[in-house]
Amino acid sequence: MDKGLRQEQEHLDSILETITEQISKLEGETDQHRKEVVNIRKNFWDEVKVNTDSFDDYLETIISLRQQAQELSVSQSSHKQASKRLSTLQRMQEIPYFGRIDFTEEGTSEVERFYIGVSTLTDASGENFLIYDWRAPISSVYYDYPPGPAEYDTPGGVVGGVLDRKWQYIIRDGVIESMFDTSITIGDEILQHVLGKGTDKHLHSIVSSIQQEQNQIIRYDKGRLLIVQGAAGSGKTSAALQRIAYLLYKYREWLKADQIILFSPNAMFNSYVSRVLPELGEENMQQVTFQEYLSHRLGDSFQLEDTYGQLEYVLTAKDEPSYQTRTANIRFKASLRYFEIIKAYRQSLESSGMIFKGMKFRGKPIVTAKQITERFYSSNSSLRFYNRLEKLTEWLNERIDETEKVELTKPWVQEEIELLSKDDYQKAYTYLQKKHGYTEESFDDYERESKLLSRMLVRKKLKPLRESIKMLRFIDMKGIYKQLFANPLQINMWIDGNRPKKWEDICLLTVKMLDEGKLFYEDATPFLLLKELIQGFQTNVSIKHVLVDEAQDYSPFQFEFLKRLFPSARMTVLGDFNQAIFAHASEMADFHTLKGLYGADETHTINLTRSYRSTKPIVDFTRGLVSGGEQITAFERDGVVPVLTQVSNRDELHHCITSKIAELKGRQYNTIAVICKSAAESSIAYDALRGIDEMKLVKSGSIEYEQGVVIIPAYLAKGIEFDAVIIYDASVEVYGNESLRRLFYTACTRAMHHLQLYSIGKPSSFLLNAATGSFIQN
Ligand SMILES: Nc1ncnc2c1ncn2[C@@H]1O[C@H](COP(=O)(O)OP(=O)(O)OP(=O)(O)O)[C@@H](O)[C@H]1O
Repeated sequence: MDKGLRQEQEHLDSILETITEQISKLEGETDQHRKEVVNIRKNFWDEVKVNTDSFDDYLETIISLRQQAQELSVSQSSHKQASKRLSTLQRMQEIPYFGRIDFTEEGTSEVERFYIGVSTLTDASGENFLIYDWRAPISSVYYDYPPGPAEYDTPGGVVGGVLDRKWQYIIRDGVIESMFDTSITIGDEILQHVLGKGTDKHLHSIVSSIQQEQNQIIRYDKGRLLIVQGAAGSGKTSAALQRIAYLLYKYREWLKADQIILFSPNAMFNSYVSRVLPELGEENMQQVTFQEYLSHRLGDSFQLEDTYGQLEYVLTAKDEPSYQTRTANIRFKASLRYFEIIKAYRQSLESSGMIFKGMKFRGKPIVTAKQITERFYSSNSSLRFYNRLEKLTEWLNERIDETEKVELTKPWVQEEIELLSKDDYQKAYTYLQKKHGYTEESFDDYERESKLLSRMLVRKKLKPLRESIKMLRFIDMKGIYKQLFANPLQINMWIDGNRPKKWEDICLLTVKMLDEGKLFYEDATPFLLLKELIQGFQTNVSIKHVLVDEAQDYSPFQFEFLKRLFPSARMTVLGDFNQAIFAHASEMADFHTLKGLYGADETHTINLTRSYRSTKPIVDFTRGLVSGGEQITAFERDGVVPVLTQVSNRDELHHCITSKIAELKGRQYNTIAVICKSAAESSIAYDALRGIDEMKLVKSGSIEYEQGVVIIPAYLAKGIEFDAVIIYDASVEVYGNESLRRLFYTACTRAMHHLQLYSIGKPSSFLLNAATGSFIQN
């Protein structure tokens, strides 16, 4: 061992000693806090004197209860904090730090060493920093600069100086395996080391090898909207998760993990990324798919098509007569133009067009739809729309009051009272006793008893009606949305210029679906928007940051909706239009429509062009498949050149895939995916390849990212990666249409180390665009 390395090992040993000391101290403290919590819980009621005889006693009881509760909460939070720190220190025992900078601050002549790790470590006095958290201001120098002049932001202003040297360490089990003096770009050795490894069930943190352009995403802290447009495998998801950890560190006083929400493509992706934040000592943010949100809001009212249902249709139903209408429907209803139409339509409802449902009680009308409409439109039109609705609900509640009075004396009430079982009767008595303080004697008074029971019974029967008034269910939302399509000419009121393509057919199709109680995916957000504009927007102000991954799959319409839904949030949007596989996005090339969301001054865009996931030969091949691909660069990692094998029939294909998988398994790859165009093709492949050991079929409902061999439709493989990818059938027969280019690209870019394509007969013409020599054909 050379002298430098020995000295570094000695330094590491002393750091490890400090960590061990702090761990044993904290173990004692955590244990102490735990005992305190258990003790307070156990003796909680012994410490509280419950006495409610007089007001003063009552007050005293409340105060002592509060004190006890407060004590419990303080102990619980101390316990939580100590345990959190303890687990961070335990993680640091494995790798205390991964980098070091030797920095001379302007105005001083002393070179200071800063070690950088996943968390801060100080000596016993708490005053001297032994390790700096990777998110600390000084640490940005590590990620942002080669040796030379450098500066970093602090709350007190910019600090300048000279970065003398920069070091990277690979540490395992308390031993420095290697250390590198990096010069121009950081991370190459560590990156090689990290990327060369195989995948496992989860994405991991990239803290030790964050690249400069990724660091900008992580630390961006200005306008309301950050757009990240990045090539496949350029680290968008990784940077997004590191960014969350950064925000949680920087704003730890007031930002909690549950105030951050990540919109992800599917449930499987949620499990795939679930480890990154805990690895960094932070709690996971909230995670949701847009589909889950829609189902939560609309699932009770409609049979809701899901996003993959829509996509599967687009991929497989080309021969159906209504295919063109459907794709036109998808495109139009994703547009900002339609967003504006919905807003204008809602505006027009101020003067006419609202549809209501009448109310009946015991089969007889209390108030008809026509009466409600008349009442609504006779209210003061200068009031805000929602206030007019409020007035209407007051009026409807008065109608229920009247009905209650009238019904009380009706014979059906007495008949039902007589039929009350002993149990019901007892329940009614207990209820009335509680409510009105009746005693057994007073309840015996027959007349009073009968009156009270009648009122109770009638009120109970009218409760559902009052409930539905409260929930504004008397507004016929489905009818109002449908009305928009009832007369194709009506749209002229709200548009300037041409009507949307195939508009008459779109109208017919939408009405038909609504009549069947179904809602297309592309109609779900517009329907919800209209509903919210009428009934009042249900916003979520507690969310302070929204991140949208795979953002190319969201329509401009959906972004407008998200902005309204989270009015207090900043937004980070990450995507790649080369992977835009949904029909609505097929004509878009970038996020320019998003610039209007918060305005240019509040929007910043960062482009990532370097791809880290795949080996250089794979990137050299995939970049040729899409336009603009020449801008994508590969991280220099060697590997085998992709191979295209042409077979003559399906039997031969399955035979080849089976032996290929056996070969790949022999190379110790953890994850091997056979990627198909659609769910339909996946299930054909699965049936034919069933003989392969422990092979799994991934469906849209799958929630775990599976290791081993999987068969998966390309759209579900989005955002995730595999050691080896087999493209099931890259023939012109399957990928013949230009609209599938991006899907094909998405599938191929999932491969980290190995890419094999098969084609039954002539291969897709997309392959003609790949650079000569970037793949081997056999
Ligand atoms: N700086 C880095 N250090 C180490 N690994 C990195 C780095 N950046 C990216 N990676 C790795 O590259 C792979 C791709 O990253 P990620 O999934 O974040 O990319 P992406 O841009 O979201 O990809 P896609 O759009 O194709 O889903 C992951 O394995 C990730 O760990």
